[in-house]
Amino acid sequence: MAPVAVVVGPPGAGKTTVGLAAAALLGVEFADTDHLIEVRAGKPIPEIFFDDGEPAFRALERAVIAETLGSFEGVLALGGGAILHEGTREALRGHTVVFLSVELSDAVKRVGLGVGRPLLSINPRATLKYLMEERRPLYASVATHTIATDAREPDEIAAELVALLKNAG
Ligand SMILES: Nc1ncnc2c1ncn2[C@@H]1O[C@H](COP(=O)(O)OP(=O)(O)OP(=O)(O)O)[C@@H](O)[C@H]1O
Ligand SMILES: O=C(O)C1=C[C@@H](O)[C@@H](O)[C@H](O)C1
Ligand SMILES: [Mg+2]
Repeated sequence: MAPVAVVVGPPGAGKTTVGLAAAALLGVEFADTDHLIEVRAGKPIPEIFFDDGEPAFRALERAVIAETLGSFEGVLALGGGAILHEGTREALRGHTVVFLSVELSDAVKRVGLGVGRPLLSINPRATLKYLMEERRPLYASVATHTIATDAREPDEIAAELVALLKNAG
């Protein structure tokens, strides 16, 4: 058992929005590890960061991803920082992994003031710039496919994702 596609990318890439739309087009389930973590912790992500700290969030994230990769058959969106962990990058090998890329200007517009995204609560633009530069090679290293999302509508991106899965299969 494996996800039909795992979606990665920085905050604001549209992993949740596009992943959900692609799952609907494919007629499969959608899951988002950020949401699964919230269910498991019994509280929203900002509260996990605030109460327990980022290392506790990352530990929960690693565990949820390891379990889900082996048990979920729909479209799976990962949190923006999931690929920071080497073990997670290794676990993604052999999976169909779609990197939704986005340039800083569109990402900034999409995340706005960073509400609900604890890492972006102070100076979202500068933080996002730094995070995206640091992580771009990591997203690229796990990706089997990359889709540029700038100046494109989520439905169009979801249709491209579905088309590339069909061509790959
Ligand atoms: N292609 C797009 N064009 C315009 N707006 C978009 C696009 N994709 C997503 N958005 C909007 O940008 C915001 C962030 O999208 P979304 O939550 O799907 O990103 P994400 O990659 O899941 O981020 P995170 O890593 O924080 O979970 C949402 O308000 C969404 O409606
Ligand atoms: O970019 C990140 O490190 C994060 C992105 C979100 O998806 C959440 O997983 C969390 O807010 C951390
Ligand atoms: Mg998301």
